Amino acid sequence: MAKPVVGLVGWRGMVGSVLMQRMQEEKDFAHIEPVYFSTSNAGGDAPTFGGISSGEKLQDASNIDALKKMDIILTCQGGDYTKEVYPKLRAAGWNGHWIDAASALRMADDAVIVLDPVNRSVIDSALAKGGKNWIGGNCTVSLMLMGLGGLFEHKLIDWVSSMTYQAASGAGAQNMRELIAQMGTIHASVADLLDDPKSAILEIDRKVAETIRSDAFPKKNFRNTPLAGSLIPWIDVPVEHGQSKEEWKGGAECNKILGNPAFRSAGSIPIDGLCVRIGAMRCHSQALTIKLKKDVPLDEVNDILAKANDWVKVVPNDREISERDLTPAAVTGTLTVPVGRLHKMAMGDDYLAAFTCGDQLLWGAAEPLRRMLRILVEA
Ligand SMILES: NC(=O)C1=CN([C@@H]2O[C@H](COP(=O)(O)OP(=O)(O)OC[C@H]3O[C@@H](n4cnc5c(N)ncnc54)[C@H](OP(=O)(O)O)[C@@H]3O)[C@@H](O)[C@H]2O)C=CC1
Ligand SMILES: N[C@@H](CC(=O)OP(=O)(O)O)C(=O)O
Repeated sequence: MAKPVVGLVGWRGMVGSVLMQRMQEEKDFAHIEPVYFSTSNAGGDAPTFGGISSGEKLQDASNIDALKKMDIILTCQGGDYTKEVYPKLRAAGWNGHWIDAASALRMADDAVIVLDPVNRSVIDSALAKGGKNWIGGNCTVSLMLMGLGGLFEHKLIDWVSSMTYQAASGAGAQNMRELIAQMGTIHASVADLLDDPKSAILEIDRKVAETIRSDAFPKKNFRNTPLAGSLIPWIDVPVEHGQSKEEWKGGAECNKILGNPAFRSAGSIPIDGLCVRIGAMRCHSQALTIKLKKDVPLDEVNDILAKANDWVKVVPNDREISERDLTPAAVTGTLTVPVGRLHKMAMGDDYLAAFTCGDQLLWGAAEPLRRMLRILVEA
């Protein structure tokens, strides 16, 4: 059988680069004929990933005739690209599969938000009905579902409140760079005092605060708000009900992924909380309050969580193990999604506390897309 021709758009961006890395690791290129597109360098040399050269120059990512030749298009180029190109492509009669990292099409009726370890049945049912649009979920949402998947699968959750600690990478590559620049600027402002063990800590603190608040502090990518040595209690634009859009996605996307009725309608699961940017590089963490439908014993909770997929790892509620395994520093660059701090809360035995952490460029972005491509290739 001929290999499907797969148009890759956005392959050199941050999400795209992680995707290419994972596709090489999993030998996905052996199953496809890749064609590389560019919005900025059509005619330039195409890359060689997985030892496989497309033998062609980079194609123009806005050329509908070139895109129409693809069986599958996988894009990590961003929402503006999707909004510009996708409607024209469908209007031109293209009937291929569209796999997308951007949020633009997520809530469309004919799109599935893909996270196959959690919603393979939703994907299979859409495939059987001729579905063609497969969109990666919001990173925070996908990571929460990878961690808590078992409890959702067993229909044990009444509602969830998620308080997030989101990494700089979620805001983009420039923001990661700016976070490091901020850290360096802070250090430089007190380096001489730090070198002197007798210097006064309150003097160091005063200088750090002055540096963070100064106009010269590098913060333009974070809307002029310092992140290092601080945090930002707002992610994305305001929407209704006092929520930010990132917070709204928690409820709206989770319910859609699970195949539930729409968020805030009867039969959906209320999921809400506050989304906060912190100075981690690429791991999003979440502190969760989970209202269970009944008092499920903790050992049963652990068992259900651990069995849900191959990547979740239940971390015992122990100080040393949590400090070692349940942090962005431990998880970054890996597909493991630890979930820990599990204990019943003072509010009652049907209230469960949990903390989870995951790499927002892997399960939060690239991995569900890579796996969807593989599902299509193997269908
Ligand atoms: N960042 C994140 O955490 C997540 C992002 N997403 C979605 O993925 C999409 C892409 O995000 P992201 O990967 O962060 O975007 P990037 O800005 O890293 O890359 C997007 C595109 O920018 C162009 N580009 C311009 N300059 C450069 C450069 N110096 N290095 C690399 N690429 C460059 C490339 O297009 P070209 O080669 O055509 O010039 C590239 O494909 C967005 O829709 C986002 O919503 C989804 C989940 C998480
Ligand atoms: N908004 C997320 C990153 C992201 O790209 O989300 P989405 O794929 O829903 O646009 C964050 O800031 O951490």
